[in-house]
Amino acid sequence: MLSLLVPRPWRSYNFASVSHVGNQDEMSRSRSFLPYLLTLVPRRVTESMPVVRMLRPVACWMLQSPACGCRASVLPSRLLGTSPRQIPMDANFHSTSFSEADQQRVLITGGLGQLGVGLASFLRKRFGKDNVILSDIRKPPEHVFLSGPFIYSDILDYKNLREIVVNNRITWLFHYSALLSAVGEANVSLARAVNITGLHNVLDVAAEHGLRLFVPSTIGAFGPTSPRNPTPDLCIQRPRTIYGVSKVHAELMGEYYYYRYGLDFRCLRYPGIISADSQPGGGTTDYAVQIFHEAVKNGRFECNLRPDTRLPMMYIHDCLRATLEVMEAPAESLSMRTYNISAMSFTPAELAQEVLKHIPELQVTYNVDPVRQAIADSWPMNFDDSNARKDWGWKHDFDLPELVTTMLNFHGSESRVAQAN
Ligand SMILES: NC(=O)C1=CN([C@@H]2O[C@H](COP(=O)(O)OP(=O)(O)OC[C@H]3O[C@@H](n4cnc5c(N)ncnc54)[C@H](O)[C@@H]3O)[C@@H](O)[C@H]2O)C=CC1
Ligand SMILES: CC(=O)[C@H](N)C(=O)O
Repeated sequence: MLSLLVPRPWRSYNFASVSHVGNQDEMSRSRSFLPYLLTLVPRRVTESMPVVRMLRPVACWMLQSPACGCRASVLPSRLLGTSPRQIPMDANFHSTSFSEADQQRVLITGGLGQLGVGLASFLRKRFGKDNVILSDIRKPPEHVFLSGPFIYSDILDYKNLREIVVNNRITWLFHYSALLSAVGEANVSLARAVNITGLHNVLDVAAEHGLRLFVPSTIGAFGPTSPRNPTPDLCIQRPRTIYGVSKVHAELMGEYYYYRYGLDFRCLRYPGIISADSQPGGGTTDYAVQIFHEAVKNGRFECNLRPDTRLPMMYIHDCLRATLEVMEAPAESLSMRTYNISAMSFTPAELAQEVLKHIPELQVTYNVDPVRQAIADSWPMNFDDSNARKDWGWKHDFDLPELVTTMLNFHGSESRVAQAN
């Protein structure tokens, strides 16, 4: 039937080759040829043919999808068919034609948690203090308030988010707001709202205003049926926490918006992050931060995971550097939108062993929290980040010995300052 609607010169095209696996050139030619034909079918014909009518918008979308090598802003988005809630049907994305050399205006959501303040200070070194705005729903401590622009932003309030992006001419958004794995299980409905509804708002604002968007994912986006040692980028993802489910959703939605609307979505799956000057926000990997605080302060530490629980971990400096590196990576170097990143992997017993080399009197006991233990037992033990290393040159700096020395140096100097005061 289709062949009757096709202009004569193309009637001899071999449509059977569409299903021909093995010849990649032929396949991709067929893939872009079919949609092109569909867009040529006169509209009065498509209106009377439900199947062709349905296929037309999809064809237009496939033609302009980034996977086809075209920029999404080439065709107006009204050709894309149904648009997300906030994107006007005739929007042609505010493709702020910034080059890499241009000055970025950055917004960080959920910036008062374990990672956001460090990210702001890292990015301010790169883009200038006033070009990086930290935001959260909490009141910032004085030193944070004085260190650079801070603004109230609730990601559940779409209009508030849009106003901030517009008024501040934001070009890059780092979306850090979330409820982590353990607190998420304690308040599933709030986690669902913040991690899923909030993400929808962020995706829509980012797509509508042509932002480059970074959303962190996590080792928690994998589950008990994923390969755990090592865990590759692409494998079964059936997490059993609301946190993990919401992060798989974020990965897929971001990738969908990339293909559907040309949103420049970039995502890294972080391991457990270890930071010296900020507290973790209620996760399963928190023990690996708390041990340093407790070791220096009390000489004792009670661990809430079993001593043999192996999880991927990373020092915050590596995490923030990776985040900026993937955001600055040339688009053509990224073969995926979501990458695993890895640095080290250890158990509580191995971490304690390393800390004992510096503080031999440290006493470590174990009092297992069944919720956290069950989560940890379903997460990767080792993370395969070979794609990040190959595509955009990811390389970590900190292994376990350097991590422990750095953390103890920080806490040692902090406690010396406290004693002197
Ligand atoms: N810290 C870690 O080990 C890892 C973190 N990540 C991800 O990195 C991101 C940042 O993590 P952390 O800083 O550790 O999280 P955190 O839990 O310490 O901080 C999250 C922040 O989100 C804010 N927030 C909550 N509801 C909000 C709302 N409605 N609007 C705006 N902000 C809201 C909170 O006030 C909090 O300051 C998260 O997306 C997390 O999933 C991923 C893997 C590991
Ligand atoms: C690894 C994470 O995503 C976080 N630290 C958590 O434990 O929930």
